[in-house]
Amino acid sequence: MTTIKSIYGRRVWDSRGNPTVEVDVTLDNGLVGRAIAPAGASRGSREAIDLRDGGVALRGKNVMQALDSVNGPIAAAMRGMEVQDQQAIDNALLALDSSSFKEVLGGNATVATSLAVLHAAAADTGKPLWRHVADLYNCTPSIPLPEIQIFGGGAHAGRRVDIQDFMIMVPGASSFDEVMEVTSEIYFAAGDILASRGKAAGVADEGGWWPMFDSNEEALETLVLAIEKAGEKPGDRVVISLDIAASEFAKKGRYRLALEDREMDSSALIEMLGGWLNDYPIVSIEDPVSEDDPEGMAEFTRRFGDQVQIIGDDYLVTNATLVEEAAAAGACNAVLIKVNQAGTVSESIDTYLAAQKAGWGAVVSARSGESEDTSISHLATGLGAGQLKVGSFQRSERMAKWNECLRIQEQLGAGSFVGGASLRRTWWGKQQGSKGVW
Ligand SMILES: O=C(O)[C@@H](CO)OP(=O)(O)O
Ligand SMILES: [Mg+2]
Repeated sequence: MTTIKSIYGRRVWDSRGNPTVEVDVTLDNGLVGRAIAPAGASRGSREAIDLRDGGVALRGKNVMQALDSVNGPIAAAMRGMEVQDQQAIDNALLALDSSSFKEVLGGNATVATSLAVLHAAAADTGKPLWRHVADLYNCTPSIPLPEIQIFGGGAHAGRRVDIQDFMIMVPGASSFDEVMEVTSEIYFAAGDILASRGKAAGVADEGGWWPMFDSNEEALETLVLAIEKAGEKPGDRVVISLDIAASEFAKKGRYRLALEDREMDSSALIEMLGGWLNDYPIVSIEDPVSEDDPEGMAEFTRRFGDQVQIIGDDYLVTNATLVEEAAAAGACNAVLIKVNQAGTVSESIDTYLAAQKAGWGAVVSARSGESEDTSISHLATGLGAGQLKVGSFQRSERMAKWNECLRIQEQLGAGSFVGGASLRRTWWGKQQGSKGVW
């Protein structure tokens, strides 16, 4: 039995220049596990609280209270605990904070601690983290299919474009390296198109281009053009994935696309998105309606759920109960897994298992505020979740995660890349099925 000797929280800085929480877990045998809390910008209202100090210093974003949680009650409770019992560790965190959204300790304090314990436990067994996760949760590991952002919008790019993430997936690739190669070509083709039209404003929070489009649909048209310019046939090996992040432009049951100066109700939004599904090779769509529009989500899923992957992010906030309720209501067919939305590893796994039970897909995801921490590459692989969403190129906090997948792929061996299997039930998957791929 290996026990926790000490826990130490320090202030570090994330990719947006905001302070965040890093936790070191030191074991009685001297081994150390470390993790850093990420932070979202387009947050669901029901996710674990990212505890910030308020006041004028650091624009109210300091994390000294969250660090006090780590170095005070959390460190005291964890000392002497068995590091391999992740569930007991996470239960102890919940016992210290029984509030709905971890507002006592701070979700940033709990997530960094919970993940750091997971790392320490892996170090204790001498296994890479992905293998520890696979063994702990009895999963078959596989290298995930990435969703990589080409254009950033919404809360990640000054709300210049209303829709948040315009991404591509390469489900027809046979390895992770091939995905990166194809995506890199498309990324630069997209940049060239923007530059030649005078529409490039730099890169957004997750590394995708920050475009100055005149409509949201212009992003889709340009994305298709970029795919073609890179020598690919849209819908063949390469497909499109969107995060609408509709809660960000929803107000009192109405949706306002500021870029186009248009306002609509839920059914008009569903109609508009349905038109896009018809006109562009979109295989996955996240938060098509707002977190407060369950009828809209069920309606969207009823109409398009047999063609595309419909992911709940703000809508489900990595919460097992919300997944169960949504599945019963026929809303969504996949969940985004963000460990800091739940606040602990165990609650995130519960959500993943609830999604599996419902026959849903799962996408492990980064936040828009990130760091060099690569835990999610290991989680996605160890669980065999199928997909990983991390943002784009030109930002090293994203590249750290993509590159970690390349290293893991070497350890796990050829044939460990899951490819487009998780898209089997979409129009793309059915097309592959008719070609005899599965
Ligand atoms: O909405 C999302 O899926 C994430 C990542 O793109 O953004 P944020 O971390 O800002 O919530
Ligand atoms: Mg999202």
